[in-house]
Parts: sequence; structure tokens; C-alpha cells
Amino acid sequence: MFINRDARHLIEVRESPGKGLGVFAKDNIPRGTRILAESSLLKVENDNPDAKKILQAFEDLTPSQQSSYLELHRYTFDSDKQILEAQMGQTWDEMAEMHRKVLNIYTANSFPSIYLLGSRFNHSCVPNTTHSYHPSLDKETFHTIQDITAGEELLITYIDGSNWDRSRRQKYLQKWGFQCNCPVCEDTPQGRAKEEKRLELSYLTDEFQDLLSLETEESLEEALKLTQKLAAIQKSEGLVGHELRYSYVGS
Ligand SMILES: C[S@@+](CC[C@H](N)C(=O)[O-])C[C@H]1O[C@@H](n2cnc3c(N)ncnc32)[C@H](O)[C@@H]1O
Repeated sequence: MFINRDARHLIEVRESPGKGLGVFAKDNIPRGTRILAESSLLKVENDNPDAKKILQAFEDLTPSQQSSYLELHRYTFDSDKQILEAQMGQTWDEMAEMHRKVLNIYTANSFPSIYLLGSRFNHSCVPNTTHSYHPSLDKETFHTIQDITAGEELLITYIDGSNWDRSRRQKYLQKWGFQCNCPVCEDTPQGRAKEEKRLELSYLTDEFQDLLSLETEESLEEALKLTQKLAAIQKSEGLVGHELRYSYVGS
């Protein structure tokens, strides 16, 4: 049986300078704490946005759930707008204002479901929090992956590839309409040194895939050595979420 508890009393939502609202620690939080296990407010069974299903799911909410939903952050990137326009058979300007709002909120916050508290986590390319869907609980769970000090912001990553280079990361983040200034993205000597490590990770990951595809005893042994090297860099760079798990057990 899975215990359906979290430590949300240790977090609060408040203004994060330059980022809108964010999630902050009210107290010190040890690494590995499940800070949140949250049921979705609005669920759409599709990884890609489907305008009509999203609007129907919104219609199916209670009035109080609808007003909570409408308080979430709004943003829709142009290419997502084009997809939604095609699905609706209307231009963005022709759509009812409420439809634009609902879709704007969906595209800015979907996991692909929408979570009221979970949607307030901002992004960092060096996250201190990870999240995943927990099928037995039917909840999205959020765990700290670093020790957090009181007052610190809890950050997840919106990117599914920690070894992407800076320009690829930034291009992907355009979907949410912001420029990342996390410790790896900042244009400082420290930021550039961290970026070098990302490039090394990218190179080693490609080499690892090449070795695996050879499927000889020697290449698999080499691949195993490489994963140890990958894991060491990931740990030293604070990349201790999903990517480290992949290094140990494969994706
Ligand atoms: C899922 S919401 C996160 C919560 C949001 N800040 C709010 O006020 O509800 C995504 C939005 O947060 C902002 N955001 C997230 N991470 C950011 C970052 N690292 N820097 C600046 N803005 C960020 C962007 O406006 C983005 O579209």
C-alpha cells in the first residue's frame, strides 16, 4: 500500500523576482523529501495539446475549480498557437476570449495534466526538485533532490535532456517565453565552465550509445566504464535527478 502523504506544509507559493510566482521552502528540507503529491485539477489524456479536449475538460470542472484554474499563469508560444488555431478552425483573434484564456493556461502549465500547486514550480537547468507521475496514487509527486535551505526556491527542469547545449535549451524554453539565467545558462566564467561539462556529457552520451550499438563484449565493458564517468560528472554538476538514474539503470 502506498502512503498518500506529502510535506506541503514546508513550502509556500510567493513572488519570485523576474519569474512571476514560484515555490519556496519555509524551512530547511532534506534531500529526498516528498514535498507534494497532488491530484490533477484538469486532465487531458494526450501529450500534445488538443484544443477541443482541453476546452471540454475545463467545461467539466466545477465553478470553483474553474476559478482556481483561471488564476494560473498564461502563455502560448506562436507555434503552439498555430496548432490550436488549426484544431479550432479559427484564428487566435477569432476565438472567444475565455477559450484563449483556457488554452493559454493549459500550454503554460501542462504536465500534460494541470496541477494547482505543481504548476507554480519555475525552471532551472540545475533543478533541486524532481517530479513524476505516480500511477498507484494517481498523483504527480515532487521530491527534493538536494538539501534545501529555508527561503530557497524549489525548481524543477522543464527540459528532458540535461546534456543539451545552451542554445538548444534556450530554443526549447521559448515555449514558456522566458530566458533562462540559471547557473549553467548565465554568461559568466562559472556558467561557461558548467556549460563545458554539459558538452562533455553530451559527447560521452553519444559515445555510450555508439558502444551499446556495437553489442560486443568489449564494447559493453567500455560502455559500462563510460556510465561511471557520466554518473561522476552528473553528480559533480548537481544533476542528480532522472539523468543520474538513467546512468545507473538505463532509460
Ligand atoms: C509553469 S509556470 C511556473 C509558475 C509561474 N511563474 C507562475 O507565476 O505561475 C511557467 C512560467 O513561469 C515563468 N518561469 C518559469 N521558470 C522561469 C525562469 N527560470 N526564469 C524566468 N521565468 C520563468 C515563465 O513565465 C513560464 O511561462
